[in-house]
Amino acid sequence: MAPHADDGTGFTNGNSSATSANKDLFTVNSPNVTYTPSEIRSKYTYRTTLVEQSPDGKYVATPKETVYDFKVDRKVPKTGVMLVGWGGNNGSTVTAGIIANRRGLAWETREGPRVANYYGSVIMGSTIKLGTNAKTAKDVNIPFHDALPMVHPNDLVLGGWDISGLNLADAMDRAAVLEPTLKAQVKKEMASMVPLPSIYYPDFIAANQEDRANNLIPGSKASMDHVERIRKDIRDFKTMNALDKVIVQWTANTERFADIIHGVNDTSDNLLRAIENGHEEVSPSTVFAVACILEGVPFINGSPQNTFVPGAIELAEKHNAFIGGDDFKSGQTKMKSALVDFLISAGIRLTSIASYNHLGNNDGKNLSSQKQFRSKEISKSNVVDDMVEANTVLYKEGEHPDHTVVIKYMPAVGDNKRALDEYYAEIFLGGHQTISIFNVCEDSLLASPLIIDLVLVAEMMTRIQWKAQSNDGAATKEYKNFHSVLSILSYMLKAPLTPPGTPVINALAKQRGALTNIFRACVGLEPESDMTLEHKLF
Ligand SMILES: NC(=O)c1ccc[n+]([C@@H]2O[C@H](COP(=O)([O-])OP(=O)(O)OC[C@H]3O[C@@H](n4cnc5c(N)ncnc54)[C@H](O)[C@@H]3O)[C@@H](O)[C@H]2O)c1
Ligand SMILES: O=P([O-])([O-])O[C@@H]1[C@@H](O)[C@H](O)[C@@H](O)[C@H](O)[C@@H]1O
Repeated sequence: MAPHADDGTGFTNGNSSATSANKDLFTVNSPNVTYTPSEIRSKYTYRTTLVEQSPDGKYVATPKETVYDFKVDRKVPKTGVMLVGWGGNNGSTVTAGIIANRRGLAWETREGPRVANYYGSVIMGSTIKLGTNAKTAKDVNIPFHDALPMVHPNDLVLGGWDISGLNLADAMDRAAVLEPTLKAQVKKEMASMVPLPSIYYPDFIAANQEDRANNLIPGSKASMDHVERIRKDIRDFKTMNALDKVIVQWTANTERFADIIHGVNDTSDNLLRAIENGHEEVSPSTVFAVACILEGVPFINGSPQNTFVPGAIELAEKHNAFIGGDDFKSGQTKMKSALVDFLISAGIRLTSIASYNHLGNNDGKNLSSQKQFRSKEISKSNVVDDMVEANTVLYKEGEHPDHTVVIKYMPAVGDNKRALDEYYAEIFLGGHQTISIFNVCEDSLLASPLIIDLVLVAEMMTRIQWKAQSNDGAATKEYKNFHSVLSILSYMLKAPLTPPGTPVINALAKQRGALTNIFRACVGLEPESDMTLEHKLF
């Protein structure tokens, strides 16, 4: 049992519950897969198709095979999560949710008793197809969490920072997300959780947030003090809780975009210098990202601002550190990324998307300021680009549906956002299809499982390495980490950050397929194929 610190340092209990005992649900019976007590090693042939276009416009498609060796560390580490914005609606809700699950709580509601669950988490609440039953040929599906030896969220140790000094019990009350009968059962434990003081640069979030800012790290912005203090906070949290790993996530307020300025944040050296000099275009979220990169701790941005300026990405690459983002994809946009994929891949010519929502939580209050709204408007608007560009039958180059995003702050509805969408499309012979959706998203209850998924997948990625056999058969010598930018996280994010120069995939099914099939490859299994030839060729 980790020490229960109640000295206001934001540390919390961490129980290694029996549920986290790493008992593999399956093993792969293949000459390409070997298991040792500490590792799973697999040889995986990655099959793609290279396409060349001849002058007459015709294509030539050539199958290509690359043999990879994957290595998975089977030891499930004791893992801590430090949330920036821990005292917010998402931070307090995900904390209460993990405590409730860890303790197996049940509580009364108007609709009857409820029990703790992880619904809405793709890792804890969904399954993947392992294969087909050798005797019955029926699909065998297993919990996604059993695909690889992942951390169990019940075992996560929570901490973090907030510019508001409220303890997590009071923050939970302020958030007004959870039932009183549940809050009453976690209140005591959460009252001992106090966010660490944070950095506050007023220009980056709405002025209406100023009244919360009473829990600040002293010292000047014009130095590395803030970076070094955050790094020390991470080390202290890790030591106090006897952790093997820490993952940091930004679930603090949406910031305005930072201008990308040559000589300021365009390279890693310039960015470090800009922080040293207190340049006004360096945001708190970028300072946190730099601190985590230098501390070798994965940093994930759950908000839409451009935290990862080019200098931050370069710094992560230089330090072989993991980063991921941007902007949790929780409700209205998640629906959009599935619906648009369905419409366009069905050959229906979507011509306009009107996306309106109003919400009454503090996030909505912050977004009522134009500069912060603009960050969100960008992340909510770009989510259709890949699907439109992929269909040159429906859309000429540069053509795309009209797309409007509106967000209004309406305090009365609190965290229960009302999303109203209209999808308008052209169909056969001049017809039209109009789809209107009214979608009440209880935003923090939708986002909290994503915070958990992002932690579990990011942590798992720190335990996976690869090397490739080059075309001439000479294997690359050393195992390497995946690229610093964890685009595998895109299923949970509205504006997926990808390695520089690589494509952004927003189609929800493709994102889930990438996550599933990369995990399958790590244990030497072929990608999930829905061909089911065994049911067609007999
Ligand atoms: N469904 C969702 O809730 C959802 C979906 C996508 C993105 N997001 C994003 O997640 C973030 C959090 O959402 P929320 O509903 O919890 O908002 P919130 O306003 O309730 O919480 C944000 C917290 O961050 C704190 N904060 C602000 N600046 C800080 C700083 N520099 N350091 C530390 N703490 C700071 C605030 O005091 C507040 O407690 C927002 O940016 C939101 O846009 C939320
Ligand atoms: O539901 P979704 O589009 O995924 O995302 C949400 C927006 O609809 C909402 O306006 C905003 O306040 C939340 O932070 C979140 O971004």
